[in-house]
Amino acid sequence: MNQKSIAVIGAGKWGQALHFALNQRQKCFITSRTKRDIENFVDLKTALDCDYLVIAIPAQEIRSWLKENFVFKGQKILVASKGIEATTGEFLNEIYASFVPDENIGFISGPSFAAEVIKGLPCALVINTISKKLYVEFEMFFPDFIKTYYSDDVIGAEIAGAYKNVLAIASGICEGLNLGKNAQASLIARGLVEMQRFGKHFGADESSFIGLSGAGDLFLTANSTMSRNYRVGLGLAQNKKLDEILIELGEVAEGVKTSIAIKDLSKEHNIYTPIANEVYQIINGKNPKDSLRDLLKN
Ligand SMILES: NC(=O)C1=CN([C@@H]2O[C@H](COP(=O)(O)OP(=O)(O)OC[C@H]3O[C@@H](n4cnc5c(N)ncnc54)[C@H](O)[C@@H]3O)[C@@H](O)[C@H]2O)C=CC1
Ligand SMILES: O=C(CO)COP(=O)(O)O
Repeated sequence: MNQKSIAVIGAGKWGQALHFALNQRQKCFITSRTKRDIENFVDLKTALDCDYLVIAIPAQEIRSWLKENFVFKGQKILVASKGIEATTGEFLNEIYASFVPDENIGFISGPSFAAEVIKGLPCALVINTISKKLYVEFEMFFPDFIKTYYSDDVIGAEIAGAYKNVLAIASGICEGLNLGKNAQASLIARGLVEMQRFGKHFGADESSFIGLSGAGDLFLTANSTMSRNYRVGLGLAQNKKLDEILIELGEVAEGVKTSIAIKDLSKEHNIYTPIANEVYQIINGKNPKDSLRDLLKN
């Protein structure tokens, strides 16, 4: 039993599910901006004093959250967010690098709807970190119903986790337009190739894209209305306004902002990312039927 203290920061859907899981083996604290009626809820200062932190706040908020709140005191960090910063195109590990040494940080990835984790249903996840020691330390906190794997491919896991959200939007659009299962499977398969190509450009290990972090999470998210990103796609196919969709959703759909980052990065680095580019354009008003025509043509 690990006697070190651990806290989850961010009490959204994923933060609460991870807190439930990590609280099985030993006491796990949780904190958020507003006080919540959750077991072991503490204020931010108490959470930041813990030895291990699991940070589950939306990707676009991380830089400002770190600047405003974080003081490094040797804590070991597990990042649970999946996204790329839209304003800069920086990956989360690049943002965290200014605040935490690389050997103190890991990224959790893989197929994991919070709604299932919080019920204790089984799943398999990857802890991605350059430090095998850090993996072993975090692994000990996870309950029996979560199988953890080790990978040192931080950038691969990060890109896969972020990119699949954009592809889930595309898949939701496909479903919403009633294009059929053939089209959807083709889109998801080509999406997997696309995100692997993108990842390879930034030094990711190609094999990460066919494992839990890539195909695993993509197949989950791009095939289920449990995914917020998928539901954004369904709404876009019905010609709903993005603002309206996001208000109705009431939770984060990282693929929306991540599509901006991918569009900018692929342009800057000359990477072929046709599906993500069409998602970006649909979000910005292009008719999804025109996008379909352009995807089939090019
Ligand atoms: N929900 C899921 O099944 C999974 C979510 N994730 C990822 O986890 C991250 C969080 O997602 P969810 O918890 O599901 O979203 P959510 O929308 O349910 O909750 C987000 C939480 O972040 C907090 N937050 C927002 N801005 C903040 C700020 N500036 N400072 C502090 N806290 C802030 C909100 O108060 C809220 O509690 C996302 O990157 C998501 O992609 C990853 C795996 C599974
Ligand atoms: O990342 C997730 C599951 O692994 C959750 O996906 P959504 O954010 O689309 O719901």
